[in-house]
Amino acid sequence: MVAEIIDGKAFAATVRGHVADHVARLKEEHGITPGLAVVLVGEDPASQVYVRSKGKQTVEVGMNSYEHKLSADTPQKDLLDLIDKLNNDSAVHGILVQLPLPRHMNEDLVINAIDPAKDVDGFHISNVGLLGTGQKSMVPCTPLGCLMMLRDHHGSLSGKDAVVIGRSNIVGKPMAQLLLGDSCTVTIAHSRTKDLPDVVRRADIVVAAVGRPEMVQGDWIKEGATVIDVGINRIERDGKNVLVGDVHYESAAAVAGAITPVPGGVGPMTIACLLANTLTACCRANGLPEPEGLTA
Ligand SMILES: Nc1nc(=O)c2c([nH]1)NC[C@@H]1CN(c3ccc(C(=O)N[C@@H](CCC(=O)O)C(=O)O)cc3)C=[N+]21
Repeated sequence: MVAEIIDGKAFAATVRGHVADHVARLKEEHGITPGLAVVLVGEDPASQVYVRSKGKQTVEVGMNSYEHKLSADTPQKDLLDLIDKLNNDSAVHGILVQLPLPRHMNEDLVINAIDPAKDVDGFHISNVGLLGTGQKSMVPCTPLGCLMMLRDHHGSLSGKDAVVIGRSNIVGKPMAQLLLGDSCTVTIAHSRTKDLPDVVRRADIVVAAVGRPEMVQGDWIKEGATVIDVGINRIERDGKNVLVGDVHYESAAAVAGAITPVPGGVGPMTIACLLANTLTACCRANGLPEPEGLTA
């Protein structure tokens, strides 16, 4: 079997197109322009690249982008004051504080200072609780993007065996909740799981989010399974810097039914879902109907 490649880059462009259409209508019919504020603390070069890319795509879909760059030694109090200002700014519908934060800051405290209605990352404890109980919430962008690709590929996910490898609050846990919400039988595997290859071999759907380059091997994959690779690992190969996922792509693509590449898979969908969440937050804030197909 040669796997179908799930083209996240193309899918993300389609999602951004839907977002742009809806944004244009909001402007025309209601005079509202959604706004996204992105806060970056410190000068991490990779983070700067992501933030620039987010800002560019935000403007491309017709939204307002507000970037706030703070130096690495900014007191936590100053960041909390900025968040408070953004919470009370009616032009800002979404707030994203780029993670990780410098070590002198308490990430949980900072994230939970964001108005849950503007928490487009879906990391606030209120949104985590709402998702876990099946209530309307803001859903974390990476798992939402994975869910959109899976629904697009399979139609219904009902009854499928899904194995999520990784138990982070950002990807693994919310991914498991979303799959459960779509009636999958869900297993969350992690670094202490016994016989991980055997657990993965049961899966119709594998979501790899462990942060270990090429850990998931082709002979762990059931024939015809769908493989979603969340990993983005920069490694050196033959003297060159290359980007690889958490899945050994070549061997997995030889047995899987469908697979997402890295780059060009989950990554672009994450940013598209950030824009979708900002639009959703804007519609909710104004009591307007939400876009269809862009939420969980
Ligand atoms: N509060 C917060 N929310 C985030 O969503 C968040 C964050 N902090 N901190 C950093 C990570 C990282 N992240 C990525 C988004 C898109 C790509 C992406 O589009 N990647 C491209 C290519 C990347 C490349 O070439 O370097 C791809 O996979 O095809 C990658 C990584 C969001 N993050």
